[in-house]
Amino acid sequence: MTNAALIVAAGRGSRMMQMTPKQYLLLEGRAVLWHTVQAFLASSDIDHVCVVIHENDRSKYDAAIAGLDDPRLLPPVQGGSSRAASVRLGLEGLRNQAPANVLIHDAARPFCAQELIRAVLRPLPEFDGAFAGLPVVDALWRTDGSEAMTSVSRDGLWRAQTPQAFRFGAIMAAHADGDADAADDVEIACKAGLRICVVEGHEDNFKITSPRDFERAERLISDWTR
Ligand SMILES: Nc1ccn([C@@H]2O[C@H](COP(=O)(O)OP(=O)(O)OP(=O)(O)O)[C@@H](O)[C@H]2O)c(=O)n1
Ligand SMILES: C[C@](O)(CO)[C@H](O)COP(=O)(O)O
Repeated sequence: MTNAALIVAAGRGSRMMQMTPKQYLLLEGRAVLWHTVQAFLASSDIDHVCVVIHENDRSKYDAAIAGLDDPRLLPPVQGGSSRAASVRLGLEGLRNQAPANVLIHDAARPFCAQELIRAVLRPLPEFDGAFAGLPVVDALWRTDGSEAMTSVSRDGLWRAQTPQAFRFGAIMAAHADGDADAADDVEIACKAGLRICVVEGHEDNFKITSPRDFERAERLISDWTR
């Protein structure tokens, strides 16, 4: 049974407010994307790694992955205008490999541990998919932006992370009819009627979204061991 990792890296990182998309910013001298790809290549559970990139980023990609000479790293695939479109194009790019399972992961989450890769694969094939998440522990409030309106129950609420692992054929079929604005692949899978399991993620596996997240990544990288 083969497992592929699909790393989506075609976003523009507008909330980072930098000229260079965040996945190509450097952490300890290597691109964020290098660290993310390396996390999956370091896993003996992963047979193929495919990165989805923006059409303007080929030279940035080539520079970013320099040194990752591993036959499991496939040529990059060009992404689309939404995350869901990029995932769909990436899945099509993996069709020739016909993996049993695919782990879809954000390039902007460079701190993905080996144990988390194993953990999202474990519930398959009993489930159609499994994703990393963290239970909400804070009180939740709906506000109008400045003033508290109503409290919201946190019972059963989880914050979704990636990786999100699926049986390849099932997520391909779900994406064919999927919503281009879906927040993540679990949303697309659940709308298609797939059964998806949540497994405990990790606070270190945060998504670099804002400049403050990048500062956090700069602090974490020196301690990070895979
Ligand atoms: N059209 C898109 C949009 C996003 N992504 C990827 O999806 C992941 C999660 O998206 P997000 O953090 O929202 O990234 P950006 O879209 O780059 O950021 P922003 O929304 O701030 O522009 C990132 O690794 C990003 O590169 C992608 O491959 N294709
Ligand atoms: C897929 C995701 O990382 C799950 O948390 C997230 O939804 C994608 O990022 P965005 O900030 O919602 O675009």
